[in-house]
Amino acid sequence: MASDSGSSSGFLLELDDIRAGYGRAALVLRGLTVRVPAGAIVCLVGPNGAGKSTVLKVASGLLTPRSGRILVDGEDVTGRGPQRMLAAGVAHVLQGHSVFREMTVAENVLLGGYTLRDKALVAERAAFVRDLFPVVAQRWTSLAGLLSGGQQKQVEFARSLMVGPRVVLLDEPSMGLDPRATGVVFEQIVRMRDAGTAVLLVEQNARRALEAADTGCVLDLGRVHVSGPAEELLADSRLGELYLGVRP
Ligand SMILES: Nc1ncnc2c1ncn2[C@@H]1O[C@H](COP(=O)(O)OP(=O)(O)OP(=O)(O)O)[C@@H](O)[C@H]1O
Repeated sequence: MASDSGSSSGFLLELDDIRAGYGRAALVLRGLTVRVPAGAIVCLVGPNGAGKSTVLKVASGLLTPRSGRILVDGEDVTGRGPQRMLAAGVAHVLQGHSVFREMTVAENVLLGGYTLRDKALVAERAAFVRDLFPVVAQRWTSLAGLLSGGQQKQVEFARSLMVGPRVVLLDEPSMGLDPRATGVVFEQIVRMRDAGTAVLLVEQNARRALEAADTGCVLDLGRVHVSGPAEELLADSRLGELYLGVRP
């Protein structure tokens, strides 16, 4: 379903030297560079207030950077708003729960495809997400409000995939979930990646997220402080102590 070509640089999404902030307040991002290869999970970790959610807002067009460039598949898309970023292939799953509880799982998922005119494409994508997220298929006609938090998160993932994005931005997908549900949600994130959608992920639960990710970026003071293969970050005791809640 999703393109896995990537640009000539090999990156699907590039945030290059981004400076961004809110109103007249001090900058939150101060020269941040993050690159997401096609078919990869990239995870941003860092202390509270480091600007992780702000990175996703810049990437999805919710917040226009003061300077720097955003590239999707090599094309400069800096300054485009959320709708045009979605059209460019960037979908944003916001923090917290956003399912419509009084609507069925099917209605929630199909809302994600409301901009699509081609009914056959909608049916094809609905079949794809039902296959990818078994709980979505099993609970298709249930009211979404009756599902557990982890199941609702999967409905949100399924809804975001209906537009056929190239990269999905996930903000704290494990928020409010118990460890078992968190495990299932991360398994599903890996399945999304394996099915061809790149993922840029922000997580408080840094250790669990890095276990699922290919690349990790540690944010501090509005920049990427360290980045590299997720398993190397996990093995770095100094980083573990500072950012991952691991005591030496
Ligand atoms: N809408 C907003 N208006 C003004 N300031 C904001 C807004 N959203 C975030 N900020 C500020 O930007 C800074 C970075 O916030 P952000 O939510 O990006 O950090 P974070 O790393 O995701 O934090 P957390 O882990 O606590 O979610 C914080 O100082 C925050 O107060």
